[in-house]
Amino acid sequence: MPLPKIDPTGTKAWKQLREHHERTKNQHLKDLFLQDPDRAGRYSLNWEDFFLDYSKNRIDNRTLELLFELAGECNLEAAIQAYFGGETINQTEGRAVLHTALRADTSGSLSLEGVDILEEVAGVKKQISAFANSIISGEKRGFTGKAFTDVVNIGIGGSDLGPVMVTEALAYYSNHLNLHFVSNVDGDHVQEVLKKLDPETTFFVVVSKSFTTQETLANALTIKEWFLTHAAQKDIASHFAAVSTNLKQIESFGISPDHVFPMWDWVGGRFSLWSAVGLSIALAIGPERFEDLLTGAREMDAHFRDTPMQQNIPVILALLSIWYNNFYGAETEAVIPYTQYLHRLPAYLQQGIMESNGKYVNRAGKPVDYQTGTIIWGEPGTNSQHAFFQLIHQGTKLIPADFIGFKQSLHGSTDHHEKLMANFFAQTEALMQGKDQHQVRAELQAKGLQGEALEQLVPFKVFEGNKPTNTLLIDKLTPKTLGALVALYEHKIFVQGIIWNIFSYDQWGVELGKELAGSILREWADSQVGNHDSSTMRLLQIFKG
Ligand SMILES: O=P(O)(O)OC[C@H]1O[C@](O)(CO)[C@@H](O)[C@@H]1O
Repeated sequence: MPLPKIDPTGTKAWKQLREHHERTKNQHLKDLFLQDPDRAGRYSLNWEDFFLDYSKNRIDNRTLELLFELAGECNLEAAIQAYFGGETINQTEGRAVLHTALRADTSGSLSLEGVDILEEVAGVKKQISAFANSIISGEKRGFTGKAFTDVVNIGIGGSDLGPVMVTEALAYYSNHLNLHFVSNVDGDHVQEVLKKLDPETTFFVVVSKSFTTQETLANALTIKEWFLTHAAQKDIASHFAAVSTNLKQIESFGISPDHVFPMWDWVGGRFSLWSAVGLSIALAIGPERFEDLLTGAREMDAHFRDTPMQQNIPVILALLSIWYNNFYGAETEAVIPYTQYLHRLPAYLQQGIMESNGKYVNRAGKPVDYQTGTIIWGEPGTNSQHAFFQLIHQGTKLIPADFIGFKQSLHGSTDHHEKLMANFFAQTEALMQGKDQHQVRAELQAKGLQGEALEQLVPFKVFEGNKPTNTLLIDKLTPKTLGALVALYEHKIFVQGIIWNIFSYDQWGVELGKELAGSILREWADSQVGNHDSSTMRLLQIFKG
């Protein structure tokens, strides 16, 4: 069954949300907290190791009621069934969207075009596990008989961002293997990585769903050439593996068939870290912990699929984001993890969220007249506090933010962790409360200032507050909680795409630039001058001299 084509702005709930926004937009969160002593209890949820506090949002019971009605009118529940059931919800590419199957309990079955895909998933998981163990244990060795010490993941976009984000996030759990990532076609990237490597003890994993991506093929060839200056052609078999849906292309690269890991077209690149695309993750943390990552995601899948909207974390976060994006006109959202380990999470989510929901055409093929995909950005706290928090606190833009923190520190350092978490709690409190002119005056007077000197300073020191945040407080950063966290955002993307009436699982918008880069390269190869606009023409002339 195709996804419904419901214009969200035509729903009853949308109209009511507009009116409700008009009525409530000037309310201050500080007052909402004063009026309702139970606000924090009312707008928070406990699920497994997660505690979500969404009380510091500019909402009341009616806002939530209407947002849930909006989801209902957009047939969210039926869409969730279609998503998990393997319906062709990626309609423009004629594919199902089944990253959830990659972490499903494989003792069951899920048939797609007559094939039990869970059986296939289980087979590839076994292959990943055996391969990772043989490299980690030193059973598989390099061409001179030495055990591997380094692994290089060669891929870009979804074939890089997930593995790099997770291996960084779970560095605490990693083994002796040093992980490296080469993604950019900029030769400086690959050359800087190669400088650190010993060909005798380095294993390379080429990851590309299509195996046609310019960047990945260029980097893989450069690395192969470098490798062959130290080793023989036959040694490629013991130093390279590949992950792809395009098995033919891999053969021509010279990779040994038992080092080829399949993936499937029902897994989108940006949702693929759970598949063999996560091979470098399994190598870095071992297959058991990779399995824990999948378990966390599976538990979040079950929560999302089976929990009523009112207690459903991904649904609530998605609806709150729609509230700010479509009614308050907020254009961006910040994601601020309070752990250095998650420093690549915002970059990872940028692809997940912006490549999925950056669409201006609805499911009926018509331009939308409302905002879709939010712009995502962020950096870990506390570094971000000393960088861009000024603008969130006192700038002119409304920037809703997700604060992600952990109760326990992995290194058991209470001193650092308490300092970190004091900042974590203080920031959301400050963003919500602000500081009014009376408080500012009192503070300045206490410092001995008075008269004009005091009054001149007051406006600069006032914080309006009323800045919305979600707080996700998780027990501990583990493979399992990370898996659940990533799956949470995947489902948030899904819910928003359904309500915005767009297709979240294609990415046609990245093609034009690729095509034009290809034309320019062909023109250069043929020493021809192409047909470009005058600006591009001049730039090309300056570049070529
Ligand atoms: O895995 P591949 O096929 O090399 O693609 C890499 C990336 O390129 C894109 O197709 C577009 O940038 C992403 O969706 C994908 O993750």
